Amino acid sequence: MTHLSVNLNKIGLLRNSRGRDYPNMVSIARKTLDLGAFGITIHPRPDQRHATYKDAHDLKNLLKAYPDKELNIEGFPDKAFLDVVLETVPHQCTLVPDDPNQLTSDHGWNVARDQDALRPVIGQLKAKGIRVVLFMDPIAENMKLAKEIGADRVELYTEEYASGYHSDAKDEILQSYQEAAQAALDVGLGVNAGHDLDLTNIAELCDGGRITEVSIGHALTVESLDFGWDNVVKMYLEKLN
Ligand SMILES: CC(=O)[C@@H](O)[C@H](O)COP(=O)(O)O
Ligand SMILES: NCC(=O)COP(=O)(O)O
Repeated sequence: MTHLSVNLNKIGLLRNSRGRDYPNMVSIARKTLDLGAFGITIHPRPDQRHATYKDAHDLKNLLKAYPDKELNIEGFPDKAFLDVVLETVPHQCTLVPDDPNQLTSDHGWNVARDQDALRPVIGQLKAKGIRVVLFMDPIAENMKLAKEIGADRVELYTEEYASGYHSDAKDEILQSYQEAAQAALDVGLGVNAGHDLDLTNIAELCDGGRITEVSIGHALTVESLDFGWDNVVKMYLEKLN
């Protein structure tokens, strides 16, 4: 079984578009957890275009009522981000190598180049009892160093999988993810996955039991326009259990 963590970035985007607290992030998160989702993910970016640092505090407070569920905060480890993570102490923090002005996340860490910067950050987070995840491209050779610099898990960046899902290269791409996941497991890392996953492509990626958690937001929100939020969350849970 693979855990579902629902990313609420797009709820934040909708809310912020009118400058009012509607939709309310905590209400959607509560409903999502009550539907059976394992966790909630947000990715507060420096411009707070969608998820905000306040959301992190509000969601941490909500999760206190759900001892078996988790909050995952994703983002680039600049000072503001680290301050909010160290203040809120989520169950999991996924470090993502995004520039402030990126439209969305589009690459994983270059751990060989970035290891000196990452080591102390990882140490700070783990000292607070936070599980640390590195957002990584599906490159098997990089997993050993990710473990050596202190990561607990990697999150495989799945855009290439999603964009190639209907192509002739699908099977080859899927195999590269399976190999990267196995390489991570072989060195003692847990494996998460995320980005552009949807109801169509999720099952094959998670087949085989290597992936502990997926975080899904954009497609889930769009699919909800057709099927309704409650139904879509249940549909993901059925595919993942
Ligand atoms: C790290 C990742 O791939 C996504 O979780 C990311 O949070 C998407 O960010 P946007 O919702 O800003 O596109
Ligand atoms: N880490 C992936 C995530 O949280 C959501 O990505 P997406 O489903 O919005 O592409």
